[in-house]
Amino acid sequence: MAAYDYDVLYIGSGHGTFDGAAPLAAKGKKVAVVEQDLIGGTCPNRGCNAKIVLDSPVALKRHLEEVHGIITGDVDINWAANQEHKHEVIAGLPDFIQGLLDSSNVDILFGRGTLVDNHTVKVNGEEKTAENIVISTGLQSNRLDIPGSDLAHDSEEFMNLSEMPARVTVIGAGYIAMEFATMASAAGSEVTVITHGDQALRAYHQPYVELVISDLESKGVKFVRGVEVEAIVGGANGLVVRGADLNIDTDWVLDATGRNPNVADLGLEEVGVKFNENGIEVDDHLRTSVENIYASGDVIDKKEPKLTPTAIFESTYLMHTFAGETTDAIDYPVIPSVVFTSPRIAKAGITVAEAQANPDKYTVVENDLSGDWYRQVDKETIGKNTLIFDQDHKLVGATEVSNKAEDVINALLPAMEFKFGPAELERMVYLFPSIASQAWGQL
Ligand SMILES: Cc1cc2nc3c(=O)[nH]c(=O)nc-3n(C[C@H](O)[C@H](O)[C@H](O)COP(=O)(O)OP(=O)(O)OC[C@H]3O[C@@H](n4cnc5c(N)ncnc54)[C@H](O)[C@@H]3O)c2cc1C
Ligand SMILES: NC(=O)c1ccc[n+]([C@@H]2O[C@H](COP(=O)([O-])OP(=O)(O)OC[C@H]3O[C@@H](n4cnc5c(N)ncnc54)[C@H](O)[C@@H]3O)[C@@H](O)[C@H]2O)c1
Repeated sequence: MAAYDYDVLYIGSGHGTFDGAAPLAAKGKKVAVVEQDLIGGTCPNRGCNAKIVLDSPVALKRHLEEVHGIITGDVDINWAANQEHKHEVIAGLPDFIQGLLDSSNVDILFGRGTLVDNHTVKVNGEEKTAENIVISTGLQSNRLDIPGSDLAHDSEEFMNLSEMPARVTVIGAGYIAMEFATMASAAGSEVTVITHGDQALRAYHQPYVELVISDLESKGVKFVRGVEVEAIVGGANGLVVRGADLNIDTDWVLDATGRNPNVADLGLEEVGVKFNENGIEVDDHLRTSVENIYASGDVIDKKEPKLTPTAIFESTYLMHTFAGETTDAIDYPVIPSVVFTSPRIAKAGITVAEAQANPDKYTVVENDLSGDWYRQVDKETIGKNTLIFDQDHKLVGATEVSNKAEDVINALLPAMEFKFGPAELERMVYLFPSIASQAWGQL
């Protein structure tokens, strides 16, 4: 049998890698991680963690506005201080994650990794061999192919702004567009969101999305729908975003038109790993088209949402595979998702659209939460949820729009994943008063 430098070598050090790589090495496997940038990848450094720190005063500002009168005085966000706070919170994360990998004896190879063959990766001109290779290279921001696209910025640049520009124009209507429009508006910017389709956040329950849009509009955010942006040009007074019948004067443009898989210049074509515009093609064991090469995390072409919890689940699954603990296909659990707008929209399981299309299989229960005493404690102004039950009255889906939507959906996950019936529901005792207790009481 050939002797390799490593049992497993990962390209990329994000959640698609490190949640599995560290325990795998701790089980005695020889593991290496190749990283060309910050350890930990997008989520800690340029995604979830960075974003949620910046969002914290935004959510608090909403809360204070809702209890205005009980709490008196004006509230403003000092963006420069918020930025500094974000830096303090996340700056240590790469070292922390590197510490986890080091303490499990994972070798970290800094540099760009490229495939040479199905057992070899080149890093800094040096070839390293491994029995198995995992490609976990994530996504990068899309750039519109229009004149002046270099005048636009991406989410990472937004999250490094030391001052919030007076006028921000956002192109797109997905997660990043809606979350960052919310932050910019709360921080005092005049915000315009341009969507090329009619709908924002297509995967979410549209009545709830419209509630969030109306709320943003009531705060002065302008939504321009169904327009293709054709150019960004420098004007006498900042920038101008142009489209058919569209001329928007602005100071700063966020291109939030999606993120594309990092598949270029990796040696995929040369080695024969199949991929398409959505990412690397894998089978139900996360194996690529080439033996001994696997893929994990956002870079995979998959129907599951490209989120941190999905990447963690995949890297953990691969850890069990490489440790010889399973030969089973990957069996994804219910994967929740949330948009951190203000209020949030969260969901898990069967969608409302799917349930409404199959009335023989599902019962849809809509709840207006404005009557819930616990929501009135914080004087929440927007609160609705929809619960979906199967024919045995077991919870199979839920979505909520409210300030606490992520906590409600998290609280309901065990009922969905483990298909709890009345006996199990009765055994679940939650602290009272709490949002989990209120959510569970609806079942
Ligand atoms: C602005 C933003 C906000 C987000 N917010 C959330 C959120 O709130 N909740 C949530 O669940 N998800 C969120 N996400 C998504 C989340 O960040 C990703 O799902 C997660 O980071 C995927 O992990 P990954 O390991 O697959 O990829 P990544 O974390 O992107 O890691 C890939 C790594 O590979 C490295 N790499 C690439 N090519 C090479 C190469 N050839 N050689 C060496 N290294 C290479 C990169 O430098 C990078 O470090 C957000 C994303 C963004 C952009
Ligand atoms: N809360 C979270 O979990 C969270 C937050 C931010 C990002 N993310 C992840 O980051 C990734 C990227 O998010 P995103 O918001 O960039 O992508 P997205 O796919 O959610 O949204 C892209 C948006 O751009 C629009 N668009 C595409 N082409 C366009 C064009 N030519 N002109 C105008 N609009 C166009 C689409 O209609 C869509 O509204 C996703 O994988 C997402 O899961 C997650």
